[in-house]
Amino acid sequence: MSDARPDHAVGEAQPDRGAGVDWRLYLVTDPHLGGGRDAVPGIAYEAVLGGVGVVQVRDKEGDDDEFATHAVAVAEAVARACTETGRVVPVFVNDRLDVARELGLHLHVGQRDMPFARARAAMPDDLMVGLSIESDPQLAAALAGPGPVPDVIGVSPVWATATKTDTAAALGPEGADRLARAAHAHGSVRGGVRAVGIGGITPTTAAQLAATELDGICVVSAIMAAPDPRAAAAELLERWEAGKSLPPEREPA
Ligand SMILES: Cc1ncc(COP(=O)(O)OP(=O)(O)O)c(N)n1
Ligand SMILES: Cc1ncsc1CCOP(=O)(O)O
Ligand SMILES: [Mg+2]
Repeated sequence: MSDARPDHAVGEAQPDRGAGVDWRLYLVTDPHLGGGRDAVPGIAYEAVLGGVGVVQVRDKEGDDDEFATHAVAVAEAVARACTETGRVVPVFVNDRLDVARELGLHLHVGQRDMPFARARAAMPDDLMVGLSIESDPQLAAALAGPGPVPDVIGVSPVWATATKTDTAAALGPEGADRLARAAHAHGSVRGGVRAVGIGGITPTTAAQLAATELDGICVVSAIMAAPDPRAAAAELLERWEAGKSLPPEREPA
């Protein structure tokens, strides 16, 4: 599983919105695992200080107004952490297109939420739209064109997880690697379509994914349920980086 990236200089037709984003560690929030909605902004703040480079606000309950109030609080906490660290951390909204548009945040949708083309067409051109991908045919369809492609795919799930049980079958590291390679090889975005893995990722399993072509790991419980979210984020990133520096086919002891 090499790091080689294709050269996309020829044929690109879509802005490379994911350029400059640190995709290595992506946090998806969950009010239940975090101890309630009010606790989530503080966890997101700590997580960014620990090294999280992307945050998605996910809350399956409440109406759009409640969600929007919550998303603003999380985005403000992320902005505070960015001011303190000098980093730029994009914030995505899970599922809710109207809230993403209203707040000017990025959007992540799944296969059963709405057609990707509809989401992309409704979002401002400068904002990213991510899409969950659970299989090779889903990815082929997402990249088939002629329309825009996702800025990032959530390769889902890598492993089965108690956090979300209504998922497709687990892809495993090999399936995640295959999908990430296909996404990167897509020629209509200069850097290729970014790919993060989600589902069952812990400090122990993170290193296994470092050998894949994924751009990063995406977690819910490993940070939201951690007693110290900043330390949890730092450990995940450290394990990911440690896995990257190993020769192929080896994992840390
Ligand atoms: C980055 C990322 N990848 C996958 C998902 C899962 O999206 P979806 O399948 O729509 O499930 P819900 O999260 O909406 O329950 C994600 N949220 N983020
Ligand atoms: C939102 C989502 N989509 C696929 S798996 C998942 C949950 C991942 O949670 P965890 O990181 O706790 O396994
Ligand atoms: Mg969804």
